Amino acid sequence: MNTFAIRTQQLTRTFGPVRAVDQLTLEVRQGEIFGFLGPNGSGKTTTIRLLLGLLQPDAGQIEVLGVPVPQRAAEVRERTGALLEHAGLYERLSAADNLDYYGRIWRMPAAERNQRIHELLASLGLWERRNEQVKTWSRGMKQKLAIARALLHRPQLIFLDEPTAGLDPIAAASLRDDLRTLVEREGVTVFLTTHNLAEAEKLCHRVGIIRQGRLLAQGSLAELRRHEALHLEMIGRAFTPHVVTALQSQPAVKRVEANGARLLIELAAASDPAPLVKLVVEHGGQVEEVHRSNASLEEVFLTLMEEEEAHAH
Ligand SMILES: Nc1ncnc2c1ncn2[C@@H]1O[C@H](COP(=O)(O)OP(=O)(O)OP(=O)(O)O)[C@@H](O)[C@H]1O
Repeated sequence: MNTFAIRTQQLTRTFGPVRAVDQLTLEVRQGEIFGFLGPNGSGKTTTIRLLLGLLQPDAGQIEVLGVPVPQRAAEVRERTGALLEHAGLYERLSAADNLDYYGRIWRMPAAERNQRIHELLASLGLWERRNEQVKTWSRGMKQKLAIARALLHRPQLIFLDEPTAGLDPIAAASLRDDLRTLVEREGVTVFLTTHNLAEAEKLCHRVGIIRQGRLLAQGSLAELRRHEALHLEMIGRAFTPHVVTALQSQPAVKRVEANGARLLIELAAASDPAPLVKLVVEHGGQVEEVHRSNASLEEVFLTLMEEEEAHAH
C-alpha cells in the first residue's frame, strides 16, 4: 500500500527568470493535514497547480495518490478535490443548489447526492440555511461551502489554497474547527497552503516551509522545533558582564542577553539548564527563577528564513 498521498522529487518550474518551484522534494502522508507554509510569492500555488497537472513541470517527478502526474493528471483530478483562488460557487444559486450542481457533474446518483449534501452542510452548521442564495452569505460561510464542494465526491485528498484568507479571526477559527472535524471523520488527506504560522500550528500534523521555490524544512512541528534553539530565561540579580562572558564561553550557549533582572539565554540544542544555573551562581549571579520555553513555530520559521538569507549572500 502506498502510504504517501503526495511525493515529488526535484520538482522544478520556472517562469522566465523566476524559479517559482526549485528542486522540490516533498512527501505528504495519507490521512494527514499537511501545511505548506511560506511568504507571498514563494511558490505555494504553483506547487498545487503542478500537483494537479494544471501546469507542466520543467523537471522532476510527481506522484499523487500513487499516480504519475502530469501523465495521468485527469485521474488525479477525479480522485481529489481543490479549493483554489476562486471558490467556484454560483452566487445566485442557493447553497444546496450549488452542491447539487457539482454532484451532477460528478455523476453522483440523486439519493447519494442528497444524502451527501445533507451530511456536509449539517456538519458545517449550514443546513438550516441551505436554501438561501450564496450571495447573501458571509465570506466565512462561503468558504465553508467551498470546502463542502471540494469534499462532495469523497475525494481521498483535497488541496486548499489559503482557505482562511480574508476571514476575520473568529470565522477563521470556526472554519479550522469544522475542517479538523470533517477531515478526521472522512480520513481525507489535506494539503493546505498558508502564510499564517499560527494557523499551521493549530491545524497541521506536518508542515513544509518553502521560500523562493525551495523547501527549507519539512516535518512535524515537534521535529522542526527540536532542530531549533531553545530559550532559557533566568530571573534574579547581579547578571554582570562577568556572568555573561562566562555563559558565552559555553558550547551549549548560542547567545546571551542581560536585561536588568532578566537573563535570556539561547541554547544551541536542548540541554539541562542546571549546569548553566550553577555557572551563573559561581560568577556571582543570583538566580531566583528559571523558565524554559520551546521555540514557537514562528521562531523556527524566522530562523529558517534568516539562515536561508545568510546562505544566499
Ligand atoms: N503564470 C505565471 N507567470 C509568471 N510568473 C508566475 C506565474 N505564476 C507564478 N509566477 C511567479 O512565481 C512565483 C511563485 O508564485 P506563487 O503564486 O506560486 O506563490 P505563492 O507562494 O502561492 O504566493 P501567494 O502566497 O502570494 O499566493 C512568483 O514570483 C510569481 O510571480
